[in-house]
Amino acid sequence: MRKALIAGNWKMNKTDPEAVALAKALVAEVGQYDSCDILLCPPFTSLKSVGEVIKGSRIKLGAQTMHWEKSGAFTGMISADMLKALGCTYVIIGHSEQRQFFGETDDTVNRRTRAVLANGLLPIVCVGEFLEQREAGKHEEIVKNQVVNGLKGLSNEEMKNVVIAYEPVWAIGTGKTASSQDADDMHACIRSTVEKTWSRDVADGLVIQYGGSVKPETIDEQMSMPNIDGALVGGAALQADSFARIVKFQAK
Ligand SMILES: O=C(CO)COP(=O)(O)O
Repeated sequence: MRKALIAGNWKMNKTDPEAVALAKALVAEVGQYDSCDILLCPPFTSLKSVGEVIKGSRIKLGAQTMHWEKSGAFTGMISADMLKALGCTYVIIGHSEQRQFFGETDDTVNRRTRAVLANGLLPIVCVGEFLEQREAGKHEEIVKNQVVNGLKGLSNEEMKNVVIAYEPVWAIGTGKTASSQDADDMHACIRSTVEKTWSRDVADGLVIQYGGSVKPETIDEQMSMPNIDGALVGGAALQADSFARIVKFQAK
C-alpha cells in the first residue's frame, strides 16, 4: 500500500511573515494528521522559519530546486548541505516552470536527482506535456522520455526513494484540470515505463502525484483513482483552509 503524499509548492509566493502565518495555521489544522504524508515547499527565504514552525508536527519540509554541486561559484543556487541543515527532506526537481523559464532539461534533472539521492534527500521529479503535444497525441511519448532520461542510471534501490509528479503544463495555474481518468491513464503509463526500465517492485511502490489546478473540489475524485498517490498543489496550497481540505481528502 502506497502512502499518499500531499505537497504544497508555494512557488515564488509569501514573504517570510506570511509564510510563518500560513505554516502556523497548517500546524493547527493538520499538524498531527497521519492519514497521508504532508509536505510544504516554501521559497528558500522561508525554509528556516517554516522549518521552525512545523518542528514537532508531522508536516515535512521541502525545497523547490537544488544545485548538484556541493558548493562553489554558482550565484543564486542552493546546495544539498544547505537544505539538509535546515531540516529539508524533499526537493522538487524539474518543475515545468524551471524547464520553461530557467533552462532545466532532462540532463539537468538527472544531475540534480542523482545529487538529491546521494545526499540522502528525496526527489519529487516533475514531468508533463504541453497542450500541443497532447493534442498531437504525443503526450505519452513525451512523458515516458522525461521519466527515462531524467532518471537515467538510477539503481532500483535509488528508485525506491523517488517520487514522480505528473503535471500537465496546460493544467498548471489555469484552472483546467486533466480529467481524473486522463490523469490516471498517464500515471499508469508512467508506472509501466518504470516497471519496464527498473522492476515490478519499484513500479508497485512508486508514489506518483498529480499536479495542475488541484483544489478541494477536485481532490476526492482524483485520490479515488488507482494510480494517483497524492497531489502537488500550487495555488490552492497558499491558503490554510483549502490546503487542509486537500490533505483531508476522502477517497472512495
Ligand atoms: O505547478 C503546480 C504544483 O507544482 C500546480 O500549480 P497549480 O495548483 O497552481 O495549478
